[in-house]
Amino acid sequence: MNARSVQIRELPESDIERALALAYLAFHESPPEERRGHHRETLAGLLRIGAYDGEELVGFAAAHPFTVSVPGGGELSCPGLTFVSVAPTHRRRGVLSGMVSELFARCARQGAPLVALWASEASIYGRFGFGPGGYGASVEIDSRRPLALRLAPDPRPLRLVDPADAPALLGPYFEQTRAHRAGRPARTEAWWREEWLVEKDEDDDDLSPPRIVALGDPLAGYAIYRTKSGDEEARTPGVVRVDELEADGPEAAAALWSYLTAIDLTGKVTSWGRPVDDPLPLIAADPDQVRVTSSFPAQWVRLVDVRAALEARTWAAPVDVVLAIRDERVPANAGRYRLIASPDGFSYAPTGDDPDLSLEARDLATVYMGATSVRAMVRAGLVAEHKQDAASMLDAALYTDLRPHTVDGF
Ligand SMILES: CC(=O)SCCNC(=O)CCNC(=O)[C@H](O)C(C)(C)COP(=O)(O)OP(=O)(O)OC[C@H]1O[C@@H](n2cnc3c(N)ncnc32)[C@H](O)[C@@H]1OP(=O)(O)O
Repeated sequence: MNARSVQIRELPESDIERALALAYLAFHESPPEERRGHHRETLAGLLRIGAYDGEELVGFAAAHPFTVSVPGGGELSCPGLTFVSVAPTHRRRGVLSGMVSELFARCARQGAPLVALWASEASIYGRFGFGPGGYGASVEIDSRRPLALRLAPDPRPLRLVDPADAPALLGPYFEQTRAHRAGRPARTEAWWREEWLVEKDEDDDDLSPPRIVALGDPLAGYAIYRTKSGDEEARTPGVVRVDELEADGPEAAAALWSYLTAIDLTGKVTSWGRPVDDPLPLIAADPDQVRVTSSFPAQWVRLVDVRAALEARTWAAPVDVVLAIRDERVPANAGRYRLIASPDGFSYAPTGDDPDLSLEARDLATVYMGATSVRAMVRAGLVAEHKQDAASMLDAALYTDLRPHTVDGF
């Protein structure tokens, strides 16, 4: 086989079963029938790309029809790439590259300026122009003793919410958070029910069904969590795994964390994808009790249409810079462009002027939502600054109050 003998085309619904078999092969998985049924149903509603060597399906990729928040509260069409799988017999021969090119061409036709994904390996997607659009932090709290905080928790009452009622109650609240945190996909009712509120956890059979605790009425915050009992003989404590916690402010967050750390018969609270600017580590009176155990690139983002992506976000300060952009995968983005933007206006047009900053598409993706500063990229030697203070000026314009963040893995 060579890359030319492989045809990339839309994968018909009749091939979903084959696509799943390929995906389970590539990901070394053998999910139970219930989960397979869920995958089948999900894939029926997604954009699907297949790579065929003759009649054999050797590559598969799918994309959710997401829209994602961008800085300033705007919303962009942003297919969510998932299920990317290549047969082990056909790896490293350009099958993934062919499928990604097909996806980008479809995005251009359908007017989707962004693509997002969660990478199985962080080394794969930079070459395709993706950059980490946001980071997540894993947190572990020693809850064998009361959580010591430097501020008083919000005293409003907490209540448990039936998961069946959660989309109606939490949905509008979550929607508001998307205006402040870029990178969050909109959640449909089906997404709430199938990704957030399923009875059985996909990764850990020992976890309880999802529990939801809400603060205040009107809602001032909520947490979605699962618990696991401890093992007395092995002397391991019961665990509370927090999947999402959103709150109006630090006092509301303090009330929810205090509740989660005080659940009887548990001694550890974990949370894997907190925002990197989460106030919890700052408000902990004993920083040894609340440990950030890792931080990692979470959702990766690709600017397929740089102009449309830049136009959709807001600008915190005036900027006038010439960007020289390298983009081998989407040549329409490449070249020199003068970006003039401010809180009141935006223009982005080709220019023959000397560049102030030179950068690759992947690095523009990294700074686009505010995950990383342009100055940090200059210091890292990845963005070239040809005019003094150009990076600072662009950073001031790109500034967002809160860092981009999502825990909607897909
Ligand atoms: C969004 C998601 O779904 S993430 C899930 C990704 N899928 C998986 O991890 C499942 C198991 N792995 C696979 O199915 C495949 O190995 C894939 C999809 C990762 C790669 O598919 P391939 O068809 O082998 O990739 P392709 O041949 O197009 O490689 C393109 C380039 O990426 C590089 N590359 C591919 N996979 C990797 C990797 N895992 N790590 C580092 N580089 C990689 C190749 O070396 C090649 O580099 P080059 O352009 O410098 O020659």
